[in-house]
Amino acid sequence: MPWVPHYLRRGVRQWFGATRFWQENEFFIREFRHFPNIAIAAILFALGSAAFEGFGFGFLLAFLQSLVSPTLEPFQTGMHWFDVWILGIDRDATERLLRVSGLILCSAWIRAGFNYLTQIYTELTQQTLVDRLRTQIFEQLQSLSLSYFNRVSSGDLVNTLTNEIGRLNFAFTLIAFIITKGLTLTVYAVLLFTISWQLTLTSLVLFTLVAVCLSNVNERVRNSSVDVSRANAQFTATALEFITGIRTVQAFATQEYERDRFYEASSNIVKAGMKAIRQFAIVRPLAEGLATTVLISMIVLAITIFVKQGSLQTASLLTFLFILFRLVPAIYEMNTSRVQLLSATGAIRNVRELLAREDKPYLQEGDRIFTGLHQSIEFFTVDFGYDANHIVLRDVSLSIPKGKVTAIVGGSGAGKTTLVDLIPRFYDPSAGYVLFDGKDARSFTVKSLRQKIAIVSQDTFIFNTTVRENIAYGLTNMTDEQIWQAAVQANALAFILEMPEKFETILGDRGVRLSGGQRQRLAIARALLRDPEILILDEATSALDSESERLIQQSLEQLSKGRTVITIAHRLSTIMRADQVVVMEQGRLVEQGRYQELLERQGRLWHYHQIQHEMRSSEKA
Ligand SMILES: Nc1ncnc2c1ncn2[C@@H]1O[C@H](COP(=O)(O)OP(=O)(O)OP(=O)(O)O)[C@@H](O)[C@H]1O
Repeated sequence: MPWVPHYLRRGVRQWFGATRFWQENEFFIREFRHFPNIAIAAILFALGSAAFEGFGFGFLLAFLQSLVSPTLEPFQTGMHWFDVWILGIDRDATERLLRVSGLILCSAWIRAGFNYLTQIYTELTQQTLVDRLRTQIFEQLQSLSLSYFNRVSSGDLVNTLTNEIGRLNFAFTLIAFIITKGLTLTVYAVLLFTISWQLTLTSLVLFTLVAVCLSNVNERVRNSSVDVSRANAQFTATALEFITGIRTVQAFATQEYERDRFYEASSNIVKAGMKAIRQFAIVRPLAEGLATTVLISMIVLAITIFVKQGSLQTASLLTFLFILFRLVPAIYEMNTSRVQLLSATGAIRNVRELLAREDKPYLQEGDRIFTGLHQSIEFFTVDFGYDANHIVLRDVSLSIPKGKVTAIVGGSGAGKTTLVDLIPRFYDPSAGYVLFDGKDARSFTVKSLRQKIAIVSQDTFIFNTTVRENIAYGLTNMTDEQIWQAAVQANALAFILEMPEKFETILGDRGVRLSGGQRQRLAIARALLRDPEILILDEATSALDSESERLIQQSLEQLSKGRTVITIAHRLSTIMRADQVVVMEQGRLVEQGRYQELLERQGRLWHYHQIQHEMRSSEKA
């Protein structure tokens, strides 16, 4: 249609493009099927409220008629019993006026009751929906592979779970408002049609034009909302990094640098927010101005044509205008809500993207239950890369026998941690297999496999709860005696008893109140209590004092007894008694054998041995 101006065509497209909303939000609208009763109750109460609003206006028409033209035939509903018994059409004008006043009052109170119930049930629907979305995000995060967490920022995730869910909550309030207002508007429309279909059609055409004009402005609001979401996510990420990395910030005296980053992130929110509000603020005055213009045009039209012709009674015109006066603010309130809803688009998109399944890495679940290791864990021609272009493990074949200690040695970045991370299936190989007694690790359920494995490393996570709960983490049926025994064997009892509340002492965020050695001994106690069959030890890289090292070594020996142990060793002194030593370089396995054998071969292990020997000699000197 080339004769239609460009802006008008765009407006029409955008107005009807509102249906895109239903496609974009299908993911959470479908959630309602899980609690249909609450949602249906909310809609029924809203319908009740709208219906009584309608009755109110009907009675108003009757009231005005009795007031303005008492001699004319009184207003009738067509239901004989109602017209006679309730409206009292056979009574005089004053009595009819009083009866109708009473009916208007009753309608108003019943409507108020329905409004109250609508609010309660809408809030209930909203809270249930948001609760479901939060738990779905949690389930989604639980089922994702670690590689997903490597590539997204934790700030973004926290932001989606808190801010964006909050904005989505607000979006739902708006949807509920639009639905309830929509119902009221439908009742208004029916009443208006009954009074004068000509005037109603004219208003409809004029209001559609207003809506089309407003759609252009609405689109800009939608775009600026995405910027607000982005600025919020950036800010949360910056704040989170500053808090979690506070030790590094202080150690490097980078407070100025962090301050600049923080201030910038904060002022970006202000800028994005101001841009959005500038777009948003224009909507309401514009809508009001346009709507008032339409309204005045309607009054002039009605008086000059219909009333003069006598096709409309004064009481009907007054009621028509009264409803129109109620209708106009309701329309721009609805439009404001629609625009506010557009401003939540960014948040809704973020939640939808986080819940989408197509673009995310999941761990493939097997259906076998891993009941225990009988012979060995085998790496068979394993390749692995965190991304397709960067191979970290190349053609690794290795046998880890049951009940023996296998030590992995190699330079920094050689791939030791990556190799052991394939055992509990933190990642799966890009090529080749990890086999448990000849069966592919992927054929077991992840839970049954991980229940048989424990990992002890220096960066074991300490939760902000008591010592007792940290040791028994995830195990609910442990007795005090068992926890005490684990602490004894891990050489942790002495320092726990020195704490103010002993086993009940709260350890602070990430265990900041513990030394590196203490943290590791708690990790050992935690592993002891789980009684794992397969034990993965990632030895501390930072130097511990010799007393602490001796205690840890002792407790590790306790822990290793009778288990299949894979240990990443940085100090060669700790692995002399290992059953086999594996040396890795640049993702390849370059040497394998007993410690003494490898030394005698004078290969890579001998080389590392020499370096550590020289370092110790120079330290002593
Ligand atoms: N989460 C990750 N995402 C991407 N690349 C990673 C990740 N973790 C490790 N890498 C890369 O993989 C390679 C091997 O790392 P890995 O941590 O396995 O080595 P390592 O032998 O354990 O080193 P170190 O003794 O220093 O801990 C390195 O090049 C490292 O940059």
